[in-house]
Amino acid sequence: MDASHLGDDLTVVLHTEAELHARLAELAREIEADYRDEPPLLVGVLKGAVMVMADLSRELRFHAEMDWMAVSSYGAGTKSSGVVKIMKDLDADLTGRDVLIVEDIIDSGLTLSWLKENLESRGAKSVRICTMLRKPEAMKVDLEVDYVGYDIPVDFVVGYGLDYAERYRNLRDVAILAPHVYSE
Ligand SMILES: O=P(O)(O)OC[C@H]1O[C@H](OP(=O)(O)OP(=O)(O)O)[C@H](O)[C@@H]1O
Ligand code: HPA
Repeated sequence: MDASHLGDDLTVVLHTEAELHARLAELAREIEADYRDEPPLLVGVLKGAVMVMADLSRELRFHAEMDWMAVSSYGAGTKSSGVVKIMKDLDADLTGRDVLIVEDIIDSGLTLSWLKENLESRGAKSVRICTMLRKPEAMKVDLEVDYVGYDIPVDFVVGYGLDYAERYRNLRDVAILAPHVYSE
């Protein structure tokens, strides 16, 4: 779906589909170089990371094993509750594995900070993070992020997997959601 189908729900398109794809190709080259010896297990965080995982994994020039987790800290609102719940756990055993978490967005950083520690505690050899978007000014914790697509402002954004109340995930671009949509 393109932004033109959404009337006045969006204020600004921040990154087009073409920009997102081009940036993912650059990140893929960095990832390939950093994991020359052994490809990492890609861990996607449902549901938002589905688009990033699909596009990043197809850019990578190695066999990309994927696994999925679902964690939730947002519910149906626009603010992180800070309480992370595992809704679906991984199938893979992480012992001795290099793990690359694939995410759509780091906002407060609370979800990923919790998840990184959780995966490290399962005996992974290394845990790195790749995120399409990050809001540096919203971060509440000190979190090292290894691969970042774009840093964006603090506004609530949707598209490319990101939702508001389960809507807008299939928008191709990343755009700022008009405040009237969530204050209605
Ligand atoms: O840095 P934080 O403030 O913790 O926010 C980031 C988290 O919020 C989003 O997930 P959400 O809980 O909305 O679930 P979803 O992926 O199913 O949309 C996103 O995918 C991250 O997991
Ligand atoms: O800006 C956002 N949009 C959608 N989901 C999110 N989860 C954290 N931040 C956001």
